[in-house]
Amino acid sequence: MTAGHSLLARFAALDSATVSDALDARGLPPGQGGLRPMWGTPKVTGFARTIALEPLTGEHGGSHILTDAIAEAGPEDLLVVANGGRTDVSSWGGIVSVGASVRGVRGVVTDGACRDVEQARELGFPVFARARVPVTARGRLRQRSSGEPVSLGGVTVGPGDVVLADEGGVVVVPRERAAEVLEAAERLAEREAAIEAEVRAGVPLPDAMRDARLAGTEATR
Ligand SMILES: O=C([O-])CC(=O)C(=O)O
Ligand SMILES: [Mg+2]
Repeated sequence: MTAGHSLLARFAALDSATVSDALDARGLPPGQGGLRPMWGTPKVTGFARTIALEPLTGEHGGSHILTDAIAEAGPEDLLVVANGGRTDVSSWGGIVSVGASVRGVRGVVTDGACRDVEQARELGFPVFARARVPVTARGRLRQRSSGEPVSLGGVTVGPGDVVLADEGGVVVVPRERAAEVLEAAERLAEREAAIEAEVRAGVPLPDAMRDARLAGTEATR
């Protein structure tokens, strides 16, 4: 297992809420909602491979958007597509799901809409998006950049940043802070597990769930 794989596996044992709390405690942008799994309840972690889209003006006859980035992507990657939150046109589809699956890519988070959800579901390929829409990107969108920092709902995602997406939302952890945020999130998860165990054992909720023990307080940093 590579160091990257084991880092991602440790993040995968957590969830977006706990990692969001660890980001909050460091003054980093917390997680965000509104980006939902388009089928099922997958949880996915990966290193961001970024692509930015923009409206197409004029003619475009080349390769489909996203395809060059997907062709270079691999099994530790999670694609992050920036399309400014647009939901009137698809920024992800079924053939690109096939292409990404073939490369072993872990999934995609798109700040926009997707189509061909059935194909993604049949492939077991996780797609997180803001909406579903049947309208093709062809003739409507073009690729502005690949491998550059992008905005995901106003949060900057750089290539190689750690992204965790689950049914609760999406968190982005800057690569250079990943080890520190991971350790803090693991401590928070342990704390919460201890509180839950007390509640199950009959400790009254107001006693078990005190400020000093929860995220957002000095004790948890
Ligand atoms: O035309 C599009 O927007 C892309 C598409 O459906 C696919 O990848 O299958
Ligand atoms: Mg299609």
